[in-house]
Amino acid sequence: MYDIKVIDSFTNKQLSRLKLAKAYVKDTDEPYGIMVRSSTVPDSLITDKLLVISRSGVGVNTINVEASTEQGVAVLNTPGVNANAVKEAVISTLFSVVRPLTKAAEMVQTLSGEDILLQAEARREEFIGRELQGKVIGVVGLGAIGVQIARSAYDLGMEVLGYARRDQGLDFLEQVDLDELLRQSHFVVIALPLTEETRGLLSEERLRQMKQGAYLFNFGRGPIVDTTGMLAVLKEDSLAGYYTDFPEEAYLGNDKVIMLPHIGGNTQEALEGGERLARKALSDFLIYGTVRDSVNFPSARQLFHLPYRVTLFYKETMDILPDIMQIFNQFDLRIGEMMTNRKGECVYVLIDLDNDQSQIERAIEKIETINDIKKVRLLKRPQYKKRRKVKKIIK
Ligand SMILES: NC(=O)c1ccc[n+]([C@@H]2O[C@H](COP(=O)([O-])OP(=O)(O)OC[C@H]3O[C@@H](n4cnc5c(N)ncnc54)[C@H](O)[C@@H]3O)[C@@H](O)[C@H]2O)c1
Ligand SMILES: O=C(O)[C@H](O)COP(=O)(O)O
Repeated sequence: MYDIKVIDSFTNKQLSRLKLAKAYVKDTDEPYGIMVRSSTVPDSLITDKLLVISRSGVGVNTINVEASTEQGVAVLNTPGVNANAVKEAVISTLFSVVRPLTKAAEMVQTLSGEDILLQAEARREEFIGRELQGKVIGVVGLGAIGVQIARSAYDLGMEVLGYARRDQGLDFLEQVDLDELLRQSHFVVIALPLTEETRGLLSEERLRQMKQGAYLFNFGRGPIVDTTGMLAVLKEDSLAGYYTDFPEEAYLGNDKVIMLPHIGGNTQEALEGGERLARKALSDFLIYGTVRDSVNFPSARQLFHLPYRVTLFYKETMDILPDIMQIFNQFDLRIGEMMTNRKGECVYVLIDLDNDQSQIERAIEKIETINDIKKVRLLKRPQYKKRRKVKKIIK
């Protein structure tokens, strides 16, 4: 049985399905698993006992991934699940800055009389907008969200520039370096994760390179844009506005800054999808040891035919697989199926066996003494009840 700590709210529908993995919600300081959205996971929960943290959503800047890796804890997320929601939010904010439709509608409500159409038309020049078609948009970060924004912008007739660390081979945009993107774009959209590399990436110096009258949209994370630098640049009237999904006190009252309450991915569809995928990812990891999307574990999948599965996670400072194999031989364990995958210096191995359980457990005790080994688990193939055949009664 696995105790699961649930941070943030998840629907009962998903939480009740955890029981398929023999996992149950419990308010404990030493859980085996954690389900979370974007709240911070306290470091104190990342203990030797913890096996997995499953994040419904993408950004993992609120989880200590380094400490998790050191403890052999898999940090899973659900990339792509809210990409469409963020794309739609970005496209609607783009329209909102070029077309004053809401303000125009509010003006109409102030009118009265039979000739309301004439009165309204007489004020049309107050609400002349601009078109997105033909303008240059620069998308910073070409992951699930960035690519969707870029494609939609292209379909709207915009000229699309993109910035990524590697060539993405996308035919609907031109990949350029960040400085060129900032110099050429009328609209810049940030779709990056917050990492040590991206923190403050949009520094004052970079913001000063942006086109006169351009807009910046930040749907990645607040600290990617340097706040002091942004305030200085806005004061000088070079930027037309800053649209951010991450409110900061320093921007309150600044009429060039529009702040949303972190709702880029806040649609019913994205939230339901994220919860379902996060619950499923956690269950699959507990039952089968399999991994689909993780920021520290490599992906791993293997059909579970044999009675037992040993999962091994280690940070490879030297090749320890021969030592592991030697221990398997020493205990006369016959490997039926095996897969190894790596992410950076982290290696994850699934080994399926048909041996005596106590023999496998003794081998595991020995494997655990190897220096680089972070986590070893022994899983039993789940036994599913056979469905009873329903006899058709033919009258
Ligand atoms: N506002 C919201 O509600 C909302 C919703 C979803 C995601 N987000 C944020 O957007 C981020 C991206 O989401 P996604 O679904 O596109 O994730 P993703 O993992 O699919 O894409 C992230 C992309 O950023 C790139 N990247 C990382 N560091 C980079 C760097 N230094 N320079 C250039 N590129 C870099 C990666 O290579 C990847 O292509 C999330 O991490 C999260 O912070 C915000
Ligand atoms: O990183 C993400 O997926 C988004 O920022 C959404 O975060 P949320 O789970 O708090 O909505």
